[in-house]
Amino acid sequence: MDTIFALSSGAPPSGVAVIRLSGPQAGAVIETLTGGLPEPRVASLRSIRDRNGAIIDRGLVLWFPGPGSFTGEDCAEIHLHGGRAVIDRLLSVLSELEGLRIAEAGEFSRRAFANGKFDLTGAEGLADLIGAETESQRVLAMAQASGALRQLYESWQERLLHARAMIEAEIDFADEDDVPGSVSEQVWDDMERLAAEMRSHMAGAKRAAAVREGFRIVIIGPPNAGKSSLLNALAGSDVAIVSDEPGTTRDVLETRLSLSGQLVIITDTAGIRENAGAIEAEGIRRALARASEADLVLHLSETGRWDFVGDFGGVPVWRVLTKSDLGRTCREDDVLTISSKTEEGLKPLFDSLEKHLSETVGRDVSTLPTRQRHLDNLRLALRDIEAALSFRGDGLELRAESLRRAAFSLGRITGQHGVEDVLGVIFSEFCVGK
Ligand SMILES: Nc1nc2c(c(=O)[nH]1)N(C=O)[C@@H](CNc1ccc(C(=O)N[C@@H](CCC(=O)O)C(=O)O)cc1)CN2
Ligand SMILES: Nc1nc2c(ncn2[C@@H]2O[C@H](COP(=O)(O)OP(=O)(O)OP(=O)(O)O)[C@@H](O)[C@H]2O)c(=O)[nH]1
Ligand SMILES: [Mg+2]
Repeated sequence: MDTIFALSSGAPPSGVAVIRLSGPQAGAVIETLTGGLPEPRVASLRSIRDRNGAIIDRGLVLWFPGPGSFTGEDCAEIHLHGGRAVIDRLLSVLSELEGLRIAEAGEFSRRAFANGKFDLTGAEGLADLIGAETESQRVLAMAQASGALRQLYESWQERLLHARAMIEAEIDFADEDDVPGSVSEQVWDDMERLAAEMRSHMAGAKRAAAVREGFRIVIIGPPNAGKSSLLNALAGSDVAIVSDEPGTTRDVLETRLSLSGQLVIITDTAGIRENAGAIEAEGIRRALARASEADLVLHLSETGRWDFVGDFGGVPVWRVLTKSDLGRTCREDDVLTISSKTEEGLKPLFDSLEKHLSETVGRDVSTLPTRQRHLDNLRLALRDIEAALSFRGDGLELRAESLRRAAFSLGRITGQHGVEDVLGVIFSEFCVGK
């Protein structure tokens, strides 16, 4: 097994740089560079020297003997000054040592997973935590990194295992007095409940996507309605070109912002009108396509007429009357009235957006399926549970087999296909053979 090393802190220069090592040589490397091993898990100030004894830097050294380390292997860290030349010198000294090589992306975490430090969903959570840009992304990632999904899926696996144990008991030991007859009937109620829980968990995928990839708001409306002006007002900077010439915006333009800790992606689009030229028509086509993929459409109008509305496949559409400073009003009560010029109505718009976000994405974003592979396997598992439920009456072996497959699919999400000990569960629940 190679000993791997990498710069674990951010791009230099930085105040301090952390170089991390993992593998069988980690301890020997620290001895070579610093003249000995410090007390485990305690930061110690040392001179770090190259092979000729020349000091590279003075820094903090940490020694984490395996298996009680992040990767489960012997690990060490060297905290140096974060200058480019300091880091480069240490990295080149390390790469010249026997058995050492620079780590591949994610390799520390891969080794930690291989050593059972966390499951696959935990590894995904760590990746999300490092990528998190908003508070809600952090909360979701932190929960997943801490094992929220693992616990959920493992609790479902246990219920499936128990159900199978009950069924196996009925099949194998029905004639013995210790096992009540038709005990498996009790499990189908729980399997119905489990299927319902799985369906509702899977329905959270859209919320997870809104948290991880951003809640998508698309601004549409006729030319000159003030779409780009609103984008700029929401972004707080001149992202889009604004002019009194209709047809100014021809392409889609995105800006990302954080609204109550939630990533929101706002898209400005080309003004929608009939008889547009070829370039504008393509812009309009893109505008409508974006709107149909949105989580929310803001349909702007300066006249109080909202023509050209499509139904964007169930995407909610809010009507917004613009340029309120010009004096036009609208009687309809489900219309928001704004002026990007005087900023009138922008605060209520923000408030409505925040309220909508908390209602649709929600505040509790701790346990959501965050990956397509979660959904794919959940779908397979649910299909098998539904199949087991629908066999009704006959075919106990078949029904048990469907539940086994469902548990297997869940095990693929956490990355442990585990061979379950069905008999062990039976013996722990009944006194068979006593
Ligand atoms: N300097 C430094 N800071 C860091 C990390 C690191 O590796 N180095 N981390 C890196 O991600 C995070 C902390 N995560 C860590 C997770 C587990 C262990 C660890 O040694 N686990 C052992 C023992 C745990 C214990 O003592 O309770 C284990 O799991 O067996 C270390 C760091 C964030 N901050
Ligand atoms: N008085 C007033 N003028 C506004 C307001 N919002 C935008 N305008 C003006 O309306 C004109 C069109 O604004 P844009 O934001 O470029 O409109 P648009 O909908 O993006 O237009 P296209 O990109 O051409 O489709 C510009 O001259 C803006 O200055 C407003 O709230 N009040
Ligand atoms: Mg525009």
